[in-house]
Amino acid sequence: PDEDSADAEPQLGDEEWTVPVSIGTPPQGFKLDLDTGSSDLWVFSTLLSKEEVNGQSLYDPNKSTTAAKMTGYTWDCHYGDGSFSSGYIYQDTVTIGGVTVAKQPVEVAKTVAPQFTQDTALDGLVGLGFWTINTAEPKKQKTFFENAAPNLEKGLFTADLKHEAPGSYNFGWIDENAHASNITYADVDSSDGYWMWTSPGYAVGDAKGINKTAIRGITDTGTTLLLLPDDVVDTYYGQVDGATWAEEWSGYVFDCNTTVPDFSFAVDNGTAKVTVPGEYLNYAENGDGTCYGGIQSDYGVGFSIFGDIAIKSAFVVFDQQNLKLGWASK
Ligand SMILES: N#Cc1c(N)n[nH]c1N1CCCC1
Repeated sequence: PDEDSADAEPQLGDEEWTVPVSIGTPPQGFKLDLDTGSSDLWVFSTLLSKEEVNGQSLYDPNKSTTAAKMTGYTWDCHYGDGSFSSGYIYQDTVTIGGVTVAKQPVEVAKTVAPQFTQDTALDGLVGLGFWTINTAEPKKQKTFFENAAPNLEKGLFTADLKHEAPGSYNFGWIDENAHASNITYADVDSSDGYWMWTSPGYAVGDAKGINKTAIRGITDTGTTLLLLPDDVVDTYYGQVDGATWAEEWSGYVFDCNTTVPDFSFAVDNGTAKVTVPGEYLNYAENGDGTCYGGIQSDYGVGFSIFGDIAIKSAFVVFDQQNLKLGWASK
């Protein structure tokens, strides 16, 4: 049933993907970033000062006949990159990819960080993590997916992001035409509110076996890069000619003409693996002839992050009903 499908438009050179979302009656349209690394659905609103708005679409609850203020409720998000947003909460009808949730808590922004004001590609976020890290007070609120799941065929959603091309998110079903290999599942530990799992190892380039080392991390569509443990990162860049850790870029860089090897991470007991093409791992030009790597250290985060660079290399199943994460090549 392809009506439960949302096209995801890549923004800013595969830095983030947004999908069209309708809120309210009559529907107000927004471009929101589906983010499996957080659990608040928030949107730019008419409550913001004009200095904080730079062309984004503004949700106006007063123009929606189905909006209902959640009196006394507030929300306050702080993200790992230092950005933030906060405000009040209304319940309203939300539709994404043909799936509608009535009375979805919609967090309306009264304050947003400069990073959001400057990001004209995005009108807000749809958190697709677990409700336990939702920031609503006095009571945490469920995500769009947690509210939609009981009415879906399967309690799962899938991400099929693509390199420099539109991708898609599906809710409640698996598009068997969207993946080439079988889907291999890993257990999810949701105790920290994330899609946390453990890869049993990795390989650099066309190496046949895998380096058996546990990589515990979250699968996070809201993070652009692939952030891994220092020993894995050092091993990888040890095979990239001339790669160095550059203070000025706070990360590994290499000459832009360098051939960058693939990186594979194993799923389950290593029977299956996802290969990230070297092309994706030459992430961005620094402007001085060096390029910034798509693999960087997860130092200080507390876990690794399988961000968009990994997710766009696979067909990914976020199975909330069975607490599994499925990976397939495509
Ligand atoms: N930092 C960070 C981050 C993350 N790990 N997932 N989503 C994030 N953001 C969404 C909007 C801004 C940052």
